[in-house]
Amino acid sequence: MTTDAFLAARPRVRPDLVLGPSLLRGPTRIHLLKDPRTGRRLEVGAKEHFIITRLDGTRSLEEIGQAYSGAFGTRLGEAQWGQMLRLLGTRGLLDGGPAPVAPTPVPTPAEGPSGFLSGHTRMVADAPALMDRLHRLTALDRRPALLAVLTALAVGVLALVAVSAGTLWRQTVHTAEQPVLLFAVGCVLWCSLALHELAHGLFARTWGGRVSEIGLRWILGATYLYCQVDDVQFLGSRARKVATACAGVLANLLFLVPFYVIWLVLPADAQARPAFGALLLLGVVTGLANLLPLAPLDGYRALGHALGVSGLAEGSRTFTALAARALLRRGPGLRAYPPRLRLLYGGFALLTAAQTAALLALAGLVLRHLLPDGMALLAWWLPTALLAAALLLWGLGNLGRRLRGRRTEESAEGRTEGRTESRTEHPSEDRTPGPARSAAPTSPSAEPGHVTGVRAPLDPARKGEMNEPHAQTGTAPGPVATTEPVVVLDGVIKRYGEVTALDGVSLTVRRGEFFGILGPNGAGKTTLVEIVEGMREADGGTVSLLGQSPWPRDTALLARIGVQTQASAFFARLTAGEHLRTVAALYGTDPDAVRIALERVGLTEKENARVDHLSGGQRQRLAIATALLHEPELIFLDEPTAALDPEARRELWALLRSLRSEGRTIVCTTHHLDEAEALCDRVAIVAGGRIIALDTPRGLIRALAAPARLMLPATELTAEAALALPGVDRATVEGDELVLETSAVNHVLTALGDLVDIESVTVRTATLEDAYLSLTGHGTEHRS
Ligand SMILES: Nc1ncnc2c1ncn2[C@@H]1O[C@H](COP(=O)(O)OP(=O)(O)OP(=O)(O)O)[C@@H](O)[C@H]1O
Repeated sequence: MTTDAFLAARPRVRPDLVLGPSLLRGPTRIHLLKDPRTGRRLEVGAKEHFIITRLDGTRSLEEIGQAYSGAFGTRLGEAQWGQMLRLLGTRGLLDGGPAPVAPTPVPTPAEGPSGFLSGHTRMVADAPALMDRLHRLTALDRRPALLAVLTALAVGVLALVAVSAGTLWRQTVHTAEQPVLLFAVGCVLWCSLALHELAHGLFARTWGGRVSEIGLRWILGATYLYCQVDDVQFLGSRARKVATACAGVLANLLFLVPFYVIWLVLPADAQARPAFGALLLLGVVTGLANLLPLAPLDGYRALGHALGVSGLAEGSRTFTALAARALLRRGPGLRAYPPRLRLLYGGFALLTAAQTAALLALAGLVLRHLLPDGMALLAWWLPTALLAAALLLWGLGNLGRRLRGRRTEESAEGRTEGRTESRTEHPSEDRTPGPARSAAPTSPSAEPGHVTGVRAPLDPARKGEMNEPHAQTGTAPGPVATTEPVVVLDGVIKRYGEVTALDGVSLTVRRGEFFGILGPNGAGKTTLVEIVEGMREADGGTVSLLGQSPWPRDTALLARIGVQTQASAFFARLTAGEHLRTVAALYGTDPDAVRIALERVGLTEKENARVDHLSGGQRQRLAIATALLHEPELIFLDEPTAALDPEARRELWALLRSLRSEGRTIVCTTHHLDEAEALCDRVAIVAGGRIIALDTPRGLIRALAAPARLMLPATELTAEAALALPGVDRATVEGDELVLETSAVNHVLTALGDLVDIESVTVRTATLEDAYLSLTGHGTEHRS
């Protein structure tokens, strides 16, 4: 197809795709998208959103491209269009394309395995059906009057309780002196939690949301019911989302209505009256407390929906940490945050601090009234001490994770040594049994086979919220305009004692890119990649991997990346199929993934061959199949063609190109410059811990501005005669060859055609290797 015909095409995305709202996450704006056929939810950046919303079958690619360049100042070339359409096509999002494949069902996201201390259990076999029935019964969307009456009743209870607050407080104090009675009140209030959760689900269902699970959670002896709602962000207006977040409190207040009536009709001296009074006061207080804008309460969710922000608390934490580092003159500062966002995230941090202080003071006040006078000091300090203990536990938990991470780092160092050896020996020694770096542990929140159209999938998380990864840092324009940043490094520093391995490295890798990292031995490539993979902690700067910080290690994040290492990580005495099935079991991946991975790398016939009987090229393919098993969004390749013969290298290149054309993002370190030139969209050249050049291979070669070299037998022409030709800059005799240097190859070739046998002329233009050698100072001249 010609370029004109291609650009005249008018493809369209499937009309049934549901476009969700645009949300702020950290300093970045994201757009949500849902595929109703698979239930997959996607997250796209502003540029993808711009294109997807215009791919409606009425506009040509040319027209959309023009609008795009007007909006973003970047032209979309045929290659970028091809990539974008392939991405959409392979995810089944284009109209008339192949049917989308539903993701492999995975366990409830964001839930760890259940144990004695913490866990969860499903309590309703078919939660969506139950919610459908409730929805039909209540039909809140068709009965606004019913909603108004319920709201009025709830407000009425609130007002009446406020009016009788003094009496209710005295009755609560009286009840608190009788632990059994207080426990009974607590039990009744606990039951109202079920209504609270069902109300969230019912409101969401009313506006098209889906309740996927109803169950019971427990943590350290405390139990509570939950109702997991998916798709809250797709409920339409912000008002609906806010109403869904507040519905639980509405149910809490309505639950109190009959108890208020009983309390009202009971004689003043009835023995049970104080207990009902306590129930009313505590019910209202706990209900209203839930509306505080403090994570993870309902009020916090409502505020996030009202402001159109995803992960407000997380964004605020990141912002505060960045601000603190900026004060110490460390880190990238707050460049990415315009004043409005500084106000938002800074304001929320202050609000959280103020609320925490106020709640501590209030708790102290209440305890002061409840405890005897001799315990006044304890009353004031107990809440603060409890909070400090909770924070300490949290901190210790984090420390534990860090220490575990460090242990992983140490074992990574061990593997690094093994890897260095395997570069010089044979890359397939069975040194370490186990999948090592390429085997991220199974995570229930991982979504194997759930690679999204253009960006990470969203995990339906607790209580109807979607996964809210950390904020991403800014985007820089690159050659692949249709992609979003998946790896962002900003001023990353890493020292090993006196050695500064990375000295302020900043770069961005975008989705769908084949990104090469080149550099001489000891340049810092391995350190750089391991920091991005979350195997090492940077000493300075920020790192974002798929929108999140890779350190401390996060198993859910690990499941989204694939790492191909040198082949030292194989179960060598197993067959290729057994090895892959073992790794697939570790990931919790569908066993079918093994067949697919073998097919993809062309090793189907070697499924039953022992790993240690495979050739070098086959083992490299197996390493790639291992990295692909769980359908990662981002693949790290470490010298994928090391120690392969030229034919095996070319075969592997074809495989890598096919991975690239599937829209996968690939980060590849290599010492083979021809490989980088043939495969990479962009390459970063690292030397002395710094990025000394970052561009497309062509761009680097162009920047070198090296002349082309034409070589012909010296017997054909003299150097003087050659120099007289138009366009020849230099002519030298090297051995039995005459070498001409020129920037006008075609002119010189035409002129030469009249003088010599043109078949005897060899042309050599500059290569990436020339640019590399020139940049790294290992060669200042254009070599032949
Ligand atoms: N664990 C470590 N302890 C001390 N120094 C280290 C460690 N790992 C790397 N270094 C040093 O940091 C620098 C960068 O090393 P790194 O392995 O990242 O470079 P590289 O570009 O990957 O090298 P190669 O191409 O040889 O693998 C080197 O000077 C190296 O000696």
